[in-house]
Amino acid sequence: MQINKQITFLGAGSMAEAIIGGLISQNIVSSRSITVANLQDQDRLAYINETYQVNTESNRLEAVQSADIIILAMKPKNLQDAISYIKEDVTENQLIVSVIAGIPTTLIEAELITNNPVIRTMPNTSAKVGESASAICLGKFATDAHLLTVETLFKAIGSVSLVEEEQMDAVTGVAGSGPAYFYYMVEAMEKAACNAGLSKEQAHDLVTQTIVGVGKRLQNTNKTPRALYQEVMSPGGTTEAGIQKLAEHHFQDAIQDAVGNAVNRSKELGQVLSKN
Ligand SMILES: NC(=O)C1=CN([C@@H]2O[C@H](COP(=O)(O)OP(=O)(O)OC[C@H]3O[C@@H](n4cnc5c(N)ncnc54)[C@H](O)[C@@H]3O)[C@@H](O)[C@H]2O)C=CC1
Ligand SMILES: O=C(O)[C@@H]1CCC=N1
Repeated sequence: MQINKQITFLGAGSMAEAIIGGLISQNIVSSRSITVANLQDQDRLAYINETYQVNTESNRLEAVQSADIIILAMKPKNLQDAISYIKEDVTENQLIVSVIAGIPTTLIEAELITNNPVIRTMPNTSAKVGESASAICLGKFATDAHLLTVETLFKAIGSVSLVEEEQMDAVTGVAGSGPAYFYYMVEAMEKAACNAGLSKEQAHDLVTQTIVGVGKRLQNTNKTPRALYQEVMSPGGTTEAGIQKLAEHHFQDAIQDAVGNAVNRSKELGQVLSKN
């Protein structure tokens, strides 16, 4: 299903690019219906225009006026300036979609002059290959029709879970930041593979296919993660030797701490801006 709406991205960074890449490759919107504006980096806009054939606009007000849907894709610290610059030109029928970590819908609603429908989302950069694990929640003026539109857009770039707004910080720490934890681990696996005698290319191919296989297996079984790693482990074998080291380094505690810290940071981001 194609979405026949004009979509403006305010912000042309990694997340905007990942979503644009996903939407275009899945053919859910035509490149002509997407406009991208940022704060000042013209080279970045030129790159986005060349790579995805979408419209780019150096005038943020023009970009906003032509939009049915405005996607806020700047950093949390830039949100208030971004809205204050455009708010006189925003009309009540425009749907505001935020991908910004930590920022509650109430804060966005309060910054606007009009009672716009606001939908808060948390995608991740796997959007670029249609595999984001996204979550969405609704602001107080958003209707089921708005939900349907945003669900359709985000389903084109992966899975979509509808969550309560109170759960968004947890989603952010787990799934928004999540790809980085896995990339971090892949980096370590590749280093270890090279140290053990494989070439960089061999290491990359083997580790990548291993993580793809793990993802697919998790999607296709009811077994718990524990049952799955026990399946790999023979008594006295290589996996047991490896897992023993992970346990010695408190690997699971480290992961739980990492996610907890990210969740707390998401909460803080919202609180800092709410106090301004
Ligand atoms: N990178 C990621 O993996 C994810 C990021 N997010 C959220 O997406 C948002 C953007 O993150 P990134 O793309 O990583 O950041 P980025 O730094 O790569 O891009 C930010 C963009 O916002 C633009 N910008 C700044 N102020 C602006 C303004 N007033 N008006 C219009 N554009 C403005 C900048 O010019 C830049 O193009 C953040 O709020 C982040 O929390 C959400 C999920 C995942
Ligand atoms: O690091 C960040 O703040 C953003 C939000 C989720 C992923 N990246």
